[in-house]
Amino acid sequence: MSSSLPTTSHITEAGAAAKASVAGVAPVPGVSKPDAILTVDHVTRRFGGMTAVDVQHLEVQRGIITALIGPNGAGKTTFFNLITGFDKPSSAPRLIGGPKAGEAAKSTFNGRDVGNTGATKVAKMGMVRTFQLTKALSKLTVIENMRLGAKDQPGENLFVAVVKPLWAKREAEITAKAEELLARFKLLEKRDDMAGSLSGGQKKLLEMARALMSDPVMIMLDEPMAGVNPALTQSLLGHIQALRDEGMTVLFVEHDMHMVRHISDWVVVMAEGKVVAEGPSGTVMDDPAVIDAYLGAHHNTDLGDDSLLTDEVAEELAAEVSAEDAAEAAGDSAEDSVAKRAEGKA
Ligand SMILES: Nc1ncnc2c1ncn2[C@@H]1O[C@H](COP(=O)(O)OP(=O)(O)OP(=O)(O)O)[C@@H](O)[C@H]1O
Repeated sequence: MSSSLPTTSHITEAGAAAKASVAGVAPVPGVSKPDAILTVDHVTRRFGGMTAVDVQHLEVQRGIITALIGPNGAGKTTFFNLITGFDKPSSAPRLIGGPKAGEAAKSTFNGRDVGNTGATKVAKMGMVRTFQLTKALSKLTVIENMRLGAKDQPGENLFVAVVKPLWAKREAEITAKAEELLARFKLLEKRDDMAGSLSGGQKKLLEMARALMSDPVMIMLDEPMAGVNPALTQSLLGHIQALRDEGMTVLFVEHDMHMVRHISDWVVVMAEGKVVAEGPSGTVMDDPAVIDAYLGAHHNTDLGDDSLLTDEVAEELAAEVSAEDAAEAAGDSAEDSVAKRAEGKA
């Protein structure tokens, strides 16, 4: 996939400005940003005795593309759920028996407290996340999916809902906006198709287009590259960069390290629930501690740059491969001799 990505010489003016906005920020976990749109403090989430998330302080810079990476089980999705109001921190303030003063979870988005805010309200405040097309949504048409993403639906307001000219006008506005976005994402000709019939990449585009129906200030993408074939990769990357270039803040979780390297202005690394590193992609992804966090768990994980395969790692991998080959060959020769013996008997 790396070969299909353009070089950074295609960087836009807005892209350069985004990178410049964090150029002087030290690559230190929890570092302050010059213009944070999201600030998170003391957010922990436990499941039974296991701590899935323990983020003491994190700031997300406004108007840039930030990637949230980490090995499987690092707590990325749980953290996404916590900041978008889909889950509640174990450290949320409580009237009785809550955390000590100064240790309770606190999140601020665009200058407003969102710590105890439900998902719908968080979305209305402008922080919207994409959702995978569930079975139910797959059975709706593309345009129906888009309409679901709109805020201020006619039915939400009793007065508008019962006065036909008002809801009819609102419905027409929603449809017009949906069609405009579908055209932008090259999905207009799929308008009346079942969402489930789209290709993997088109589904990702639809998820993104649907999230834009509510005019977000910040968009959170959950694995935008998962299941996308190379033909649509470039288009998806272009759309994500365009959102940033229009002034939106983008935060995304992704396992595809080539994409992370290529598109991110800033990278945050989680491991075992904590933020263990953050900084510009080049700096962070070449950091031995980050490589360890991945390679410790998955020796075949590619951080998007083959040069990261140091001699030591390469030797270790080669040793593993030759041990596997030897075991396989031993198995083969055992099978061969069984077969030969069987043949001999026959
Ligand atoms: N509802 C739950 N109940 C119990 N444990 C959970 C629950 N949700 C997540 N976990 C656990 O919390 C830890 C963090 O999971 P999470 O899905 O947030 O990690 P992740 O970094 O998103 O992983 P992946 O990259 O594989 O999606 C894992 O050990 C997971 O098993």
